[in-house]
Amino acid sequence: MTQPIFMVGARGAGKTTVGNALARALGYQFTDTDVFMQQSTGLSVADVVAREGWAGFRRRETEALKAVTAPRTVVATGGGAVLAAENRAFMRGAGRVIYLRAPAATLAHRLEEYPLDAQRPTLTGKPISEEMVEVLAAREALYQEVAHHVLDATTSPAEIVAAIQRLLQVETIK
Ligand SMILES: Nc1ncnc2c1ncn2[C@@H]1O[C@H](COP(=O)(O)OP(=O)(O)OP(=O)(O)O)[C@@H](O)[C@H]1O
Ligand SMILES: O=C(O)C1=C[C@@H](O)[C@@H](O)[C@H](O)C1
Ligand SMILES: [Mg+2]
Repeated sequence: MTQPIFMVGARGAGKTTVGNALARALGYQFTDTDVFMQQSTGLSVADVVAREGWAGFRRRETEALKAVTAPRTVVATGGGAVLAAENRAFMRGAGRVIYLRAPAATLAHRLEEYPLDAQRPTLTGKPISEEMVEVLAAREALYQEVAHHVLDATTSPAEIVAAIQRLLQVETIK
């Protein structure tokens, strides 16, 4: 298999952490749309949102997603990349899509431990635990719709990587 692998899920699900480890395990390149955008604009997510609003950020995210997509590459997407139908169709058409799924309380706990404010400006203005409940309610169906595989993201990164490798291996045997 040489198709790109897209990691989707909410903030704190581990798209960057697990995506990176998966790329190493597969001998693939690793890329992250948030990091790509930051490097190509010289601006943090918070800066882009302050200047251009979330609509401007989402337009740039779609461009970043297309720019980084290549064979033998694991792409960590931003948590909201699934909001655009264009992005969902693109990911499903271009490769395999993995949804890292975790309850709102787990996500909130991780984000409180490791806030990374410049990358994660508030989405709702609400406290983080409420925000994650709201975000998952709005997006769960979209994550499920775009995913080829849904993984429990509450186990260790190494266990998640092994589970993804098993699923991808089964696909190639089929
Ligand atoms: N499976 C896991 N078990 C425990 N902690 C984890 C796991 N996956 C990620 N983390 C931790 O949660 C935090 C967020 O992880 P990460 O940055 O990979 O999430 P993300 O999905 O890329 O978020 P974002 O959408 O904001 O980019 C980090 O501190 C990371 O170490
Ligand atoms: O869940 C979201 O909407 C976001 C998640 C992050 O990865 C960044 O892409 C940005 O902070 C938006
Ligand atoms: Mg990330």
